[in-house]
Amino acid sequence: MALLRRVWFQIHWFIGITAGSVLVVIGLSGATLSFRAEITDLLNPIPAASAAPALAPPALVARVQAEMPGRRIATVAVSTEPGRAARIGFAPPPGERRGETRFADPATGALLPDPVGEHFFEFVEELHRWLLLPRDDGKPITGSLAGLLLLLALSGLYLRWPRRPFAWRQWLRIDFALRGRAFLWNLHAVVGTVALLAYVVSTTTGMYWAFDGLRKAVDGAAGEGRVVRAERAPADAPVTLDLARVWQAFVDTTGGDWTQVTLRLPARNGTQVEAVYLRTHTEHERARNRLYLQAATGETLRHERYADKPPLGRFVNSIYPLHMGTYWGLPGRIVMMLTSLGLALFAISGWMMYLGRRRTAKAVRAERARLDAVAVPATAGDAGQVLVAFASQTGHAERLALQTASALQAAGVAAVVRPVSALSADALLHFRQVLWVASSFGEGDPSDSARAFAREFARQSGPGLRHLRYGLLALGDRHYATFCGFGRKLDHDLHNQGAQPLFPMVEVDGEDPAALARWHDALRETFGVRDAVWPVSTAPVFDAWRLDGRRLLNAGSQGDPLFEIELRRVSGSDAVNWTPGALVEIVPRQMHDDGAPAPAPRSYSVASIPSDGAVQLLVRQARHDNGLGVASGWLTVGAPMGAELALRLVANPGFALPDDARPCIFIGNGSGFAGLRALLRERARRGHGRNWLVFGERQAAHDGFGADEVAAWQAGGLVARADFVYSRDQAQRVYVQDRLREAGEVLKQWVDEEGAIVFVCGSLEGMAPGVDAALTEVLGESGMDALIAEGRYRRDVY
Ligand SMILES: Cc1cc2nc3c(=O)[nH]c(=O)nc-3n(C[C@H](O)[C@H](O)[C@H](O)COP(=O)(O)O)c2cc1C
Repeated sequence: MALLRRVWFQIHWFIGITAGSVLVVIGLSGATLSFRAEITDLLNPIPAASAAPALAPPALVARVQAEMPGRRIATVAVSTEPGRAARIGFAPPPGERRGETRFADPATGALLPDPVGEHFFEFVEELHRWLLLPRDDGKPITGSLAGLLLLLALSGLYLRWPRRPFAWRQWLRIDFALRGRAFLWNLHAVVGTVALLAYVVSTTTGMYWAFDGLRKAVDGAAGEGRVVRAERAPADAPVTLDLARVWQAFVDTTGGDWTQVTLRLPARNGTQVEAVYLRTHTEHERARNRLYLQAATGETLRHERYADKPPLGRFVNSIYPLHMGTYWGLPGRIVMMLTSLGLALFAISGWMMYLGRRRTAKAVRAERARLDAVAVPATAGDAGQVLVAFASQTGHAERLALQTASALQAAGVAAVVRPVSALSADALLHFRQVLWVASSFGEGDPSDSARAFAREFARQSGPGLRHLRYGLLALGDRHYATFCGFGRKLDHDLHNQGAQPLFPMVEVDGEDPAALARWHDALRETFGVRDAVWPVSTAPVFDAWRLDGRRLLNAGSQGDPLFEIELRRVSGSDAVNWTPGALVEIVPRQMHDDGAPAPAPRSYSVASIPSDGAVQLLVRQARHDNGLGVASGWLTVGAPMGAELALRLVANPGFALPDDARPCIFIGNGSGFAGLRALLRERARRGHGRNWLVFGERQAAHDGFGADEVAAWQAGGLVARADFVYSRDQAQRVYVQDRLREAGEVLKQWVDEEGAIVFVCGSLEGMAPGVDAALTEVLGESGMDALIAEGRYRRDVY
């Protein structure tokens, strides 16, 4: 599977960077031709005199012939549209294929100068159809390019096929919140999908004209393109044409039901006139009828009506309007024009992604060289060696894995770097320490090359990795619904197999320098790494905020003090906005100003919603042997009221409410009430009342800080059920996961039958895995998989 994707990917980008630019030329020229007739009309306004009644073809031909004696007129085309110029086609000079075309004033028959813009459009048409090459050389080239565009479109569809193909948002949503490569990818994929149908139509129809063999085969199958031999007079007989009788016969036969007609006049010893006409209510501009009339008498020889054609014949005649989009009227033309222009967008976004990949590949090569330079000799299979395993789609994880290994080597720790795709089933048995760098792709999935490993790894059970200690750097982007999905899954699977974390998983949003610094810190503490140089991207922008309120929520609790902290922005009158479920990152400013090293930002879930008028947090005061936690200590006791701090709001779409009133289950413990409270407040504000809260703390008497607000919601019908689970109010300890098991029936009904979304907020240790296990027990493995796959399991755990 991974191989197949690789092959298609290679095909896609190779065609993209080779044929892409020529396809852009074909696309842009095609778009230019979309409104050729309208533009030509605009450039050539009809002279007022032409508003007089149009001449019938016999008089018209006579006038033109008088003006150009000695030139044989081969075709004359007229229209019932007032003022539209008649078109006169002269027979080609001997030895040439095409004769001259001139326009004539429909009222006077006077030949008009060539319409303005005509030469330009002819040039553009030759560019579009033959790339300005000789026609017979150019045609197969543009035909092949059309084939390549079809392949690009179809391979693109294959490459972007989402895991949940029925979720329309996956297909069609352009997410303007995304940045860099992720945005380019999203744009490329969504616009490509929208344009796909148009490309299938324009390329297949284009190939029909480009390849003569194909056209003949299709025409033959449809019974089209037959040349019907007309009866001929003896070779030396002069042409006998009575155009007045022929025209009268045409008008009689059609009953005046025509809007455009082209009369093909007989040449040499020909005996018939062919009238190709469109009826008043025509399906499209190629729904042509043909009437063959005796040149001398106007007698009808044959009448081929479009309506009488078999379906395949009608289809073949629809190829041109399909190609132009006119088959679907004005909307079709507009779509075709926009999708032709869209080729430029693909080329630009495709090239940008390609160049981005090249840049990353170059950086990866440089990292490899750096790693080789600091190699520490290690005996093969040395269990002291650290394995640095990476799963990377576009190279970022690989680069960080190499940097990590270099940093280890520089600190004298032997390290070996491997892609997870190269890890055999028992490879992990040979190492005692593994550092993973894993990115997520698609919908929180592993990268293509890591899929097989991830599948296999998830299947293993039992404590087979009890000997292993690991660190995990999960790369992702918070704008995706499943932030760091693969990293979290890997963490879960490692844990299940008995491996022990060396330090908590580090999740990186984009290239967040603070998160990378945390990884570096962890390496320093665990392996003594000192001088690694980490890529520092543009630092995120923090605003100045003020500490505006502080309230102890759990006086007398057995647990550490929990405070509600209220913060307001210092300057700027514009309202601060955020989506409920968002996080903040805080740098306690004063500690930084005191000359102490700038502490890395700390993240907290926002416990309020914008209409509350302030950012509220629930902060647990962390107590260590050497004093209070840096940030929590400062926020809960150190900072005087009104103290300033640097803060930024961080979106957390993986923990966002649905737009609709779908049922939601909110599960959490301790300070995790923060995230749940924000979501519940928002649900209450919207009047969406199908909510179930399962919340755990220690004792009702001291830790019941959320109970009143929830009780008020319950009384108002805005919370359907609330379970407060106090672990220490009875002899036996009980936790939220126990309550979930007890209420299994109801839980199943909410999730399976009502499609509820499950939100979990709180501690990663104990609560989150416990809830995970209880949910899996109640819903079953497959039910749980479905919950995750459908994006209905939304967590903010720390
Ligand atoms: C098409 C695309 C899809 C992505 N999907 C996710 C996702 O579902 N969840 C997530 O957290 N990050 C997602 N990301 C972000 C990547 O995980 C992140 O950019 C990472 O740094 C890429 O590392 P890599 O270059 O090693 O693959 C996605 C990125 C792209 C380009």
